[in-house]
Amino acid sequence: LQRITLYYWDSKGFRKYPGLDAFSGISNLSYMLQIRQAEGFRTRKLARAHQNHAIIRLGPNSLSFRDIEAIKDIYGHSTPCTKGDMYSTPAGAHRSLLDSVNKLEHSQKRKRLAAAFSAKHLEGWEFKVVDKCARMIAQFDKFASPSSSDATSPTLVDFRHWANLFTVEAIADIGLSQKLGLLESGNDIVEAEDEKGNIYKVSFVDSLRGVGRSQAPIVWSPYGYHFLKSILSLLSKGFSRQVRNSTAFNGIVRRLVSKRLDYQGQEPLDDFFACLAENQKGESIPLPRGEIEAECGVFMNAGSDTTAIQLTHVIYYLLKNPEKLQRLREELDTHIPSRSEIPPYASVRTLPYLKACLDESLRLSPPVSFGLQRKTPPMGMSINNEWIPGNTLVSVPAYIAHRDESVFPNSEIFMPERWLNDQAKEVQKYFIPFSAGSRGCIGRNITYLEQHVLIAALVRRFDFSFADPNFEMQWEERFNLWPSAMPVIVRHRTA
Ligand code: HEM
Repeated sequence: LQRITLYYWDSKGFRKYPGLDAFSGISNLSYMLQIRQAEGFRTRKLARAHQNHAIIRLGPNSLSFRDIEAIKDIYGHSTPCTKGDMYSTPAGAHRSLLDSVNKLEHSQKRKRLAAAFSAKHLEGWEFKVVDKCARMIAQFDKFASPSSSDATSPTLVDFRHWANLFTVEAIADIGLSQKLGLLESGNDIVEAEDEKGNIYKVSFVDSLRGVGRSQAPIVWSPYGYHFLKSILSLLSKGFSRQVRNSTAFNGIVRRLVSKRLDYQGQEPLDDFFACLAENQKGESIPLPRGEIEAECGVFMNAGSDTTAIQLTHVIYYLLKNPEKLQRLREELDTHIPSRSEIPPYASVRTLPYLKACLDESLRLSPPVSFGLQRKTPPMGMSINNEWIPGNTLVSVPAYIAHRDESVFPNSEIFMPERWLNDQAKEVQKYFIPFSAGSRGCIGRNITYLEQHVLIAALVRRFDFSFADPNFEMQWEERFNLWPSAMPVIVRHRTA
């Protein structure tokens, strides 16, 4: 009754905005339930609703914006907005770079970590990425052998699975100098450690997905979050399994940090962990163990899942568009002398069509598609010429911004060429797969390194085809947009 009264009281004047559904103005619950009602892809449903309305009410205090001019106001470098409640609600006692909401705390963390993500480190870490490419290619060579690929029942390779193994291995090495052996074993079983120091084994991907599956449905209710988590764990076996998986993810990170702290080798290790523990003068930075685990947790999560999604999408869109694949091959054949080579990053980072294919895939299916929540300052602010009162949750989903026909014509079509024309520079400010401003992705140099080198090496060497010629991607959206498994047949290129 109180909520209905507040709805009609309408102190912020939000009743004029249409809701995503009939109950959006009354309760956050209705947006939470959309996760079931929107065929697993809530932002796609929101995109349909935005076709007729520029601003949509997601909850009593939450607005989604369609117009791309709102990006600068909400996410730009000089925005007065802070991150919204969905970041602080599930966070533990120690904040990571990603979930720190306080601007001062964030800028101090970001300054400290910026060195780790600098170009200097990137060059030093390239060999770690090349090593993972070589090991993945060695496995794909086996799948492509005549006995595996030309038989009447060829070996089916789930590309998404291998993309996950690749990025987890790469980030564990870049982050904590750990070799997990996943690309050799072909599975994602890793060690985890509980709070008492007991070691057990779990699936990395299931654990990571447990974080998204247990948090994303309920995080929109800042006050009810912990209550809902407890009650759903009691009522739903599926939900309580996801909570256990998410606990296992913390266990994986704890184990990786323990092993890294135990390292007694002669050589100092060059990884993200070392940058976290020492400043540029080599003096050690005393951080609480909880904070180290929080930072490494984000690194292992944001640093692996998003890139695996993107690698899968790139191969998907290339296979769906054979003429684009052909054009990419021609570029790669000209610049990479041998099919067996893993190209140095310096030789592929400037290839325009390769970069255009990567960016076009990020545009069409951004791995983080939903509207990243920001909160307006207490005194309110103007967003795209609309006055929005203080402490309102606001967002522009990348999935929707990237479908703005005025800057991305024929937006549903995979068209890498759009990134090669004269307007490409101008539309960059509306291209937000990594978000924008001071809270934008700090790992974009690392992911572009991985994407360029792996996609160039794979496309140069192999022929992929869908196991089912009519294959269509399905998605499950939580925080990230997870593609379905993608079974392919791998052959060595003959042409
Ligand atoms: C295709 C790959 C990637 C995509 C699409 C992506 C996307 C994003 C987005 C949209 C954000 C903003 C999140 C928010 O505001 O809630 C973000 C932040 C972040 N990303 Fe990435 N990311 C990618 C790869 C990586 C990698 C490889 C790393 C680490 C190695 C990484 C580490 C981070 C961190 C630490 C933040 C928080 C930055 C801050 O708040 O200052 N990301 N990323």
